[in-house]
Amino acid sequence: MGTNGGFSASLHGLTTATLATHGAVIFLTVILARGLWSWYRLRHLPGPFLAFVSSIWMVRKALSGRFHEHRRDVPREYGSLVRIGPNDLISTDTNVLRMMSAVRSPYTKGIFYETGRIIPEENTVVSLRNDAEHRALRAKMGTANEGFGFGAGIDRQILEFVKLIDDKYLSTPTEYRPVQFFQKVSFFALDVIGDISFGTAFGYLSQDEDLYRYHEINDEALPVMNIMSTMPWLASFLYKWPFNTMLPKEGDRVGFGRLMGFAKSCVTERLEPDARPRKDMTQAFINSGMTPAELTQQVFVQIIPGSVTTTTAICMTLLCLIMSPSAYASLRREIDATLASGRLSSPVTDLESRSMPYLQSVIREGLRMYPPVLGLGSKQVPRGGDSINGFFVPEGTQIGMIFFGLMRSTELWGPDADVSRPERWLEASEDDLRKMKAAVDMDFGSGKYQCLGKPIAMMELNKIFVELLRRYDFTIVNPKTPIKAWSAIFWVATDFWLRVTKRP
Ligand code: HEM
Repeated sequence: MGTNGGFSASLHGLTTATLATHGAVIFLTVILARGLWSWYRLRHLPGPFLAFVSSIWMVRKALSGRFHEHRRDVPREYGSLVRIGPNDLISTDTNVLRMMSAVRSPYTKGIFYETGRIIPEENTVVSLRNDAEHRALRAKMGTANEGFGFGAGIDRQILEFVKLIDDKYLSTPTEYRPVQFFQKVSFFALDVIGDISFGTAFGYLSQDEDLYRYHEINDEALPVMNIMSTMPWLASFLYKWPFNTMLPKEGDRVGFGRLMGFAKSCVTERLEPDARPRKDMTQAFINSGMTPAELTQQVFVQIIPGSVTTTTAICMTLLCLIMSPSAYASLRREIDATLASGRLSSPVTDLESRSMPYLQSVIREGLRMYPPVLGLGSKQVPRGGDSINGFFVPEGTQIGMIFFGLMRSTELWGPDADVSRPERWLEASEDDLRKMKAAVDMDFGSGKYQCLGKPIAMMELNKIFVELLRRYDFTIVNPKTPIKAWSAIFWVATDFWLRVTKRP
């Protein structure tokens, strides 16, 4: 018995070992075959060697927090269409980027967009890759976003924002009250989204704290999403067990899930039969015929892209201004002159801002220097493949964008592309200005995928700098490192410390 038991145990051991060896060989063969196949499919395209057989090149660069700079640099070395992964290219050619997103283009959103679902069962306008369904949903949202008059909500939150600075963060010769401006601007941007979506701000500005640890959790989640974007096939696992247990849920006490709970209760209240119609985005979505499920998801999905982007645009533009005393002085002069001529309301109207040429140049230059979206936003090559810049690109290939590379292209902007200089917009010929405006507009995407919140974002930008510069002076606290910022689809930033004083 003992001998037999030992024999069967060793036979069992042998079988297990053999199976493990066979398993490992099969696994390695599959990996090798996949590597060879992916190398072969796109072998004719230029790019860094590692990118030809694995995602390692992209993962390493994404982990560095400077993925945007690496993607800016590779086209300088390899040309405007570069291979950066086994099935991934990037393009810095504006014609190609526009062509992929054009209204009638057969290209669709790439695989990574699938992670734009908030709950596994329900698609959002971000996650929908089926173009017909995307178009139908977008039509409801687009009409709603334009029609409900969000200016009042932005004005309310601007007043809350300056009240917070006045109450808590004004320095004087005897009192030093530095403020981490990125955080406060983010509070402002979130409360704007809350206000214009539900008629009620989330309360970040009034409570002046990271309610529900939203920012802390978001800053941890974005780098993970960034890594996922380098291996888009991971998206198909995100909504399956055990990964789905980590997704935010309405019942959560902290993070995005907590804001979802807030949004859900506002939406539910508004769908009650006796609910009083209001003048906000939720109402506009209801009026445009959205189903209750669509309604909740589309309101949720705007919270992150609608706040993190405008926060970056405001802070980075302000940083560029403070670092360039002549630009700062020119903008202040323009604001003061408009005020003196009696053409400046309080808060400034969108129309008044648009008639201030230096302000418009500052806003454009800020969007150029630091595009708020740094993700790949890859689109998928349609059936039959396509011919791009003289290369055949097979169907299913993912082609990403790099707005940062586009906005820092010396070909497009000249040798001082890396310098913030609002004057370039005033000096340009009419023809060049048209091209420059079209290029910076790419920050919002284009065509059938263009940002639905662009009018809201532009109105925030049109108002905020006037309201800040008419009231305050700003000094950088740490001139050597004025801000700590790294890229993870969007910018993640901390330590933008400013000393704010009241203007005489
Ligand atoms: C400066 C601020 C902003 C910038 C630079 C920006 C940029 C972008 C970009 C690049 C896209 C993706 C385009 C693509 O997939 O090709 C996008 C999509 C989107 N954005 Fe924005 N965005 C900003 C502000 C906002 C705001 C304030 C909201 C909402 C209140 C918003 C809502 C959306 C939505 C819903 C989409 C998805 C559109 C679709 O897939 O059809 N964004 N945005």
